[in-house]
Amino acid sequence: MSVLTVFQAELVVSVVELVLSQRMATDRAYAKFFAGQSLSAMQKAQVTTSTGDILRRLNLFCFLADVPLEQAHENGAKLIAAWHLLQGYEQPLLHKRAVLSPLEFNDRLLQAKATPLLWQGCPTWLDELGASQLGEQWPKERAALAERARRYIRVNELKTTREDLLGDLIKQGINAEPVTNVATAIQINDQASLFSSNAYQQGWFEQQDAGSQCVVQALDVKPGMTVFDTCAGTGGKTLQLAAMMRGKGRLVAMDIEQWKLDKLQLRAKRAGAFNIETRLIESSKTIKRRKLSADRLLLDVPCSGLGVLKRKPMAKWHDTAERLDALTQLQADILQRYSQLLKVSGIMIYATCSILPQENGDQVRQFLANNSNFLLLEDQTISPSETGFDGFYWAKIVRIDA
Ligand SMILES: C[S@@+](CC[C@H](N)C(=O)[O-])C[C@H]1O[C@@H](n2cnc3c(N)ncnc32)[C@H](O)[C@@H]1O
Repeated sequence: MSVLTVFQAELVVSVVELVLSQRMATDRAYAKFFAGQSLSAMQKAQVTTSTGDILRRLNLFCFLADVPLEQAHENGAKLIAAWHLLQGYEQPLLHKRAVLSPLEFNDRLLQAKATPLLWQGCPTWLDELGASQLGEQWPKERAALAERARRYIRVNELKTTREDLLGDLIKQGINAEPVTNVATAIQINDQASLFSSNAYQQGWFEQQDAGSQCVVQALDVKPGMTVFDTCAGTGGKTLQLAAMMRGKGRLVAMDIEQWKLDKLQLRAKRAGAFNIETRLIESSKTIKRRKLSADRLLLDVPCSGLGVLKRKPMAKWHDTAERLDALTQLQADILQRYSQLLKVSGIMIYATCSILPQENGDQVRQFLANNSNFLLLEDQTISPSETGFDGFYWAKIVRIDA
């Protein structure tokens, strides 16, 4: 990546400080600071990439810049100076007080490289949690989660084929290639702007990690089925389900937040997915009224997000191990209550974007122990270190009796 201009460096400082001080979502912070600026897509991508680098390994950049972690929110200028030195670039001329001594930096760099938790941007609480749950596998996952996230899109098979979309992207000079073993996924190998492309405006693709695409594929939905997606959010996976159903059958997208369902509807329109109905979950009655009605059910439950830290690193710096207990209770409750939607012989996927057994296999084992009318068909953890994708877990479960 090339050196940032002073203006770009200032933008990185503004985003980092706002995200850290007000816990604003990074996407919202980018939208706020990019509004009204005449930056090219490439220049914006440079800002988001360097901001992401800093937030993913915040403890490393604080150490390199000699800033206490708890004061990072008011020291963005020193953090971006450290980022420049780490890339081998001159520091940007922001404030005199933010200039780092290259000698001290190099000394700190040597120490950081010898300290995995710094080099891989991992807070102690997370390291202890990962080690206790994943044992020998954890150091590999910890290293993988410190990498920059790769760019993946999903072809919208309601509108085009992967081959045709690839041809179109390559014709526009975008470096794109198909992902082996994930039939709908394309990897984008440069920072080209995708969202201003004709292909995006036409609804030919959605941005979606390849691992997330594998989760939905596992549900094996068919045209004509009745399918429920009860934790649909803004519809990343719902839209893929709609494409797998070829627009035929009933697809009910539910969530407890109306604004997410509103956004889902807009996305569905662009994607040409016309068999989706949205339903806000207002009380337990919303589920009870529809029991024994689903051929297929996706439970993409709220989770720690520890599988997607490359893309959403703030969980490392805002969360604690204690929050996990409340989350696992919510997951168990959703699994128990919402599974009642399934018909006999119906199949559900329980999924998380976490790689921790506590949220994954342990939950499923407990559910099956309490519900002898359900059977596990198959489960899989999608490992960031083995795939390069984000980390996910899915369990495919069939209802064998009412
Ligand atoms: C992992 S996210 C879903 C992501 C979404 N499926 C996608 O692929 O873009 C979990 C969702 O569950 C929703 N949620 C939280 N508590 C819930 C509950 N009790 N019932 C249903 N949905 C819930 C959240 O609002 C959030 O949108």
